[in-house]
Amino acid sequence: MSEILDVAIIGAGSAGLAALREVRKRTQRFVIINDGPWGTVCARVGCMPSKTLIEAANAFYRRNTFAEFGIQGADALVCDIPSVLRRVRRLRDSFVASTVKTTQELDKRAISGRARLLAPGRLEVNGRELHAHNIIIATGSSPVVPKPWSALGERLLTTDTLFEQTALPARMAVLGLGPVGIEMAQALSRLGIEVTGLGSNPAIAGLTDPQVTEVAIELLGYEFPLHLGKKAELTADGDGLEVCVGTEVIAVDRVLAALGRRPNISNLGLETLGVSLDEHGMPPINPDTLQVASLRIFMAGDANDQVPLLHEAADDGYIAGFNATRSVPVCFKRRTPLAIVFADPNIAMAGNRYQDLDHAKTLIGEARFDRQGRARTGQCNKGILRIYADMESGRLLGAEMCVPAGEHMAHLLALAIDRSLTVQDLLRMPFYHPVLEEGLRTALRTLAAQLPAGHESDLAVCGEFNMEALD
Ligand SMILES: Cc1cc2nc3c(=O)[nH]c(=O)nc-3n(C[C@H](O)[C@H](O)[C@H](O)COP(=O)(O)OP(=O)(O)OC[C@H]3O[C@@H](n4cnc5c(N)ncnc54)[C@H](O)[C@@H]3O)c2cc1C
Ligand SMILES: NC(=O)c1ccc[n+]([C@@H]2O[C@H](COP(=O)([O-])OP(=O)(O)OC[C@H]3O[C@@H](n4cnc5c(N)ncnc54)[C@H](O)[C@@H]3O)[C@@H](O)[C@H]2O)c1
Repeated sequence: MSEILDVAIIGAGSAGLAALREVRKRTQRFVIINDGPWGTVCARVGCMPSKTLIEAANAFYRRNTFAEFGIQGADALVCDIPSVLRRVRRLRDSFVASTVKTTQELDKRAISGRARLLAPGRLEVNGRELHAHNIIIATGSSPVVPKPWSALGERLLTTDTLFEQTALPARMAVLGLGPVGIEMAQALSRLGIEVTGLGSNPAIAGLTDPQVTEVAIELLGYEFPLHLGKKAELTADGDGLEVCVGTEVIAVDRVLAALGRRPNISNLGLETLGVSLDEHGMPPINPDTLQVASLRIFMAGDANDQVPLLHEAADDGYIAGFNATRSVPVCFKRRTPLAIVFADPNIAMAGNRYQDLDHAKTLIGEARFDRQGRARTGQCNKGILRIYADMESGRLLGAEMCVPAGEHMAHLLALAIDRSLTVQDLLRMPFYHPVLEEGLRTALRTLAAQLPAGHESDLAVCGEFNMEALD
């Protein structure tokens, strides 16, 4: 009889690799199985190539501020898109190389092939049956593409194919304006492509605060047209495509479909586990242990459809790897929610979202960045930050924002929320001058003004100068 493994990990993405790191600390009787290219979605076609493209687009777009800074000649600058895409792939290749090192060293313990479950403790790959006391499912997710659209062939791109392009056409539509759609639509537009953004959701980028949403839509709308709240339809038109939205027909050369991602669970054999599956085919998963029902099976990363973000996938992998090598699964406390969309200005959320708040018990503080001193010096004075705090205690609950340096403000606020800090606690912190965080302090002061007045001997009560140069 073949060896009975302690753990079989299905999927070598960020979640699978994090699980592997934990499993290897406690047993050598494991395998990791991966279908398709190794190297993780994050490094190959996700976080890293998308951010590399965004950096190039933002660098080129910056020329629009040059005249204001007194720098002449910006009109002569050109963006060589094939070179931009070559750099994306060059960096992508080095990111991928860094992720495949670990599994390359595993020899026969790293298996290329598509795994399928046969029963709890049994699975099959490349026609071979494997037995494992524990199974970790970390199969990730794939872009949603409506079936009829697959007939559109190369005219329809997803983030699986976008970064493989050697050139880009003059006109593109981006369908779906969640995080992927917003990041890519703005980047493509900033590279000089005529972009139209279309989203069936009236909100964008996962925002739920109506005022932040309004500002984000207004700012992005200056850069490319947005059609929101209506479902778009696609039809082939010669070599190009027609996008129909309401009564409007938009002719484009290519469409980037960013309609969301679906967990890779079809044909995985979940129906063989003897547990009930929901309408999406998902088994019951304990969110604190990631265990499937009471089986020795754990689901981690995008595959479990909980929070499809990289740091959460890595945490999931840790939890699954830890619990798969313990006799009794342990419950984990999860981190404070944090999500960043790398638009410019950054769109970000920390802690509770607006939609999760009990509004009868919540105060909201706000700062607009149009007149923020440091933002003005850098020609990036736009955006809005809204912070939520408990009405009784002044404890920080969450924030949504579309502001310059939002990625950093969101981390700072996540730390404060995680530590249960109050508005006054944060106002006691030093704020250097002149920094964008002084805008954060303005939002905190608007919250403080709604809370009982603090003692005058406390520096947290210091007010604004109401002078742009100083606040
Ligand atoms: C364009 C884009 C940008 C993103 N940007 C960010 C960002 O900026 N920040 C952020 O936090 N998140 C971002 N994300 C999300 C993040 O990339 C994912 O949450 C994360 O990569 C998920 O990791 P994973 O391990 O769950 O899945 P994956 O990395 O997809 O790994 C799953 C692996 O399992 C394999 N597999 C599937 N089925 C089987 C099977 N039956 N047998 C064997 N192997 C199988 C797959 O081929 C794959 O190799 C982005 C995603 C995209 C698409
Ligand atoms: N910076 C980041 O952290 C980052 C970046 C990219 C992706 N991600 C992760 O990847 C996940 C997937 O992102 P996503 O943006 O692809 O998915 P999403 O589900 O967040 O957004 C997809 C959007 O497409 C819209 N849509 C669906 N069908 C449509 C149609 N026919 N016409 C127009 N719009 C349509 C939906 O209303 C939705 O708003 C996210 O949940 C996020 O966690 C994160």
